[in-house]
Amino acid sequence: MTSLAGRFQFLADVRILPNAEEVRREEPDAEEPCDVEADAHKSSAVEPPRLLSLPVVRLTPDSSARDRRRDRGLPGGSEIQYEFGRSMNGVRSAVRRLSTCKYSTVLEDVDHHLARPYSEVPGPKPIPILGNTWRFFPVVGEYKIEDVAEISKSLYTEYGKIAKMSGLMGRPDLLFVFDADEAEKVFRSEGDTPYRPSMPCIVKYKHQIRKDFFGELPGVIGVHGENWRIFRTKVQRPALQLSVVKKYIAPIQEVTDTFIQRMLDMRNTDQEMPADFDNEIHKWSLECIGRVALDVRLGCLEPNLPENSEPQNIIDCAKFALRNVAILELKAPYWRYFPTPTWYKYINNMDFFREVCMKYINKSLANLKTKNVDEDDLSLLERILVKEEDPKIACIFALDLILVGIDTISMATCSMLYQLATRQHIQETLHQELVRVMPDPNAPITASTLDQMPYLRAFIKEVFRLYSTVIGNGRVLQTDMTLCGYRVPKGVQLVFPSIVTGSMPEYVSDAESFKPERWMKSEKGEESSYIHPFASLPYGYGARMCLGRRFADLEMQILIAKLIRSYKLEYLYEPLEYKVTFMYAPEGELKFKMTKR
Ligand code: HEM
Repeated sequence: MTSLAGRFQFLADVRILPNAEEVRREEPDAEEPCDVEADAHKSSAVEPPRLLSLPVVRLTPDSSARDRRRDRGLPGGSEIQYEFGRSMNGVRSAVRRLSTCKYSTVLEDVDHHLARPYSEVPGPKPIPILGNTWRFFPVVGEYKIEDVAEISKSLYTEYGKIAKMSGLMGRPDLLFVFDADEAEKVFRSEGDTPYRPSMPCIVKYKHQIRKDFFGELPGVIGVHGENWRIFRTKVQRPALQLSVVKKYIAPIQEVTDTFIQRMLDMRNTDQEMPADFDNEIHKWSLECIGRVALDVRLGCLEPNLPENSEPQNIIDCAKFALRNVAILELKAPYWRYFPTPTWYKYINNMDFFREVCMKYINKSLANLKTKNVDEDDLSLLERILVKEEDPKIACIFALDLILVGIDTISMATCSMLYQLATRQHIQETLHQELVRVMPDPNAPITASTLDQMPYLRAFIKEVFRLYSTVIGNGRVLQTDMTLCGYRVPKGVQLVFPSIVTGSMPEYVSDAESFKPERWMKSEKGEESSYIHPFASLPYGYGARMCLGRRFADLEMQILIAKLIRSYKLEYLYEPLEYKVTFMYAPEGELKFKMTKR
């Protein structure tokens, strides 16, 4: 759910840069203050090498640190000098032996001095005036928006683990980093207010066009710094609390039962779904998000909706957003300089969603006044309304959930169903698990039933690994950093394309194979294969991680479990290609054949 920016060695041994926990594990005296390190950090102790001319690092403990280390029988009490020419490993182990704290900071410092300048990062060359934006122009441009996933793959093939796309009209450089270790380094070192460069049109809508409504706390999407942190703190707990999420098992199931009945009704004589079945999945996800964010059934799954009815308008607006936000975000952003028809339509759309949210939030507020408030019984929305004086907080939050919680989940679901329909043996294994856990297909799903479906959870993770719905994540660097051997200045937009790293053999064993089992522990409790924890991050990482992830998993699990328990899904046409229409999903007619088991 991010924009392109929000989605893309010279040191062959970057892997050995450990995080603070690892260092603490290795160094028994890690808690002790360490003068050596403090000193080393000053330029006198770690002499920043003048590149090429003096490739040497000298680490000199001061006398008191040396005495303390000697008293404790630790090595490293004397000066050590390493030549960079020999190996970075040597430098690292020197630092490790001498210092006991902020070890990674010292290394970062050493790496930084050694690193090459940012200007030397490889990447496609910008042309005058149009920069690299022309590459996205129809006809002449070599890249199409739908091909963003392919672009990131080809950047990796052509330039290696780091590639710079500079000269993009109206936006800063994008720095693609295809290195899970470097992703780990960035994510683990981001502070309390990570900056995800997302959705410039939402930013403009919230911060300029409707600033009077959004004010100082405009939500989490397109918001950064303290204002983001304050807002997130207000909503994070209920949104991620398991006990709250579990309350939605029954309501999501009710929506899903209606949807499956609708699927049965729309089958043609060959028992196939209509060509625009993805639109139907979209309606299911709208109905789910209405239940989660606004406590209502929006009515999007009703057959034969009249033109101009509220649910039909909601469906149309969501469809517009799906088709056009990518164009506004990724193509040359003319709308930033003069309003275009698409931009006007976008504003109207957002205003409409805002009104819908406010309408249902006022209803919920009125209901609450007539209710005895027992916190345990409250919904997500009610919890926020009870806690916050200003109902606008609940409205803005609901709007954020709607903005990012429709396309993500519906495109992910299209992808999941397509993978099931085209991998019959996987579907069969899943079916067996479902029969075991749900002997009566009509019995309601509970939290305990879901807990007993490890293969289903693993299947979802495996689809995300190989066909990452959000093709990557992004961060704006908030301090200078060395990445893949280059000095990257703060302010650069980093892109971590998990669509590429998720299938790199150095991060995932047997990377090309589709194997849900890799996510499951064997009977002996062992992991069945290696996967770098930062290679595939479908919901992002850290303080800014997806706020709807528990709901997203719940919705997909319930739909897949209900469907595959009772029906067989097939896809009997030529394979579909995956494309980016903002999200990464199979493009084409999802005419699944659905037969009773
Ligand atoms: C399969 C579906 C989904 C995927 C793959 C997905 C993925 C993501 C990713 C990658 C991020 C960025 C995280 C980061 O910066 O580290 C994100 C953020 C977010 N997601 Fe999701 N998401 C999904 C569904 C949902 C749903 C259903 C909702 C709402 C109910 C939702 C609400 C949010 C919100 C509010 C944020 C912004 C968090 C912040 O910036 O503080 N997502 N999501």
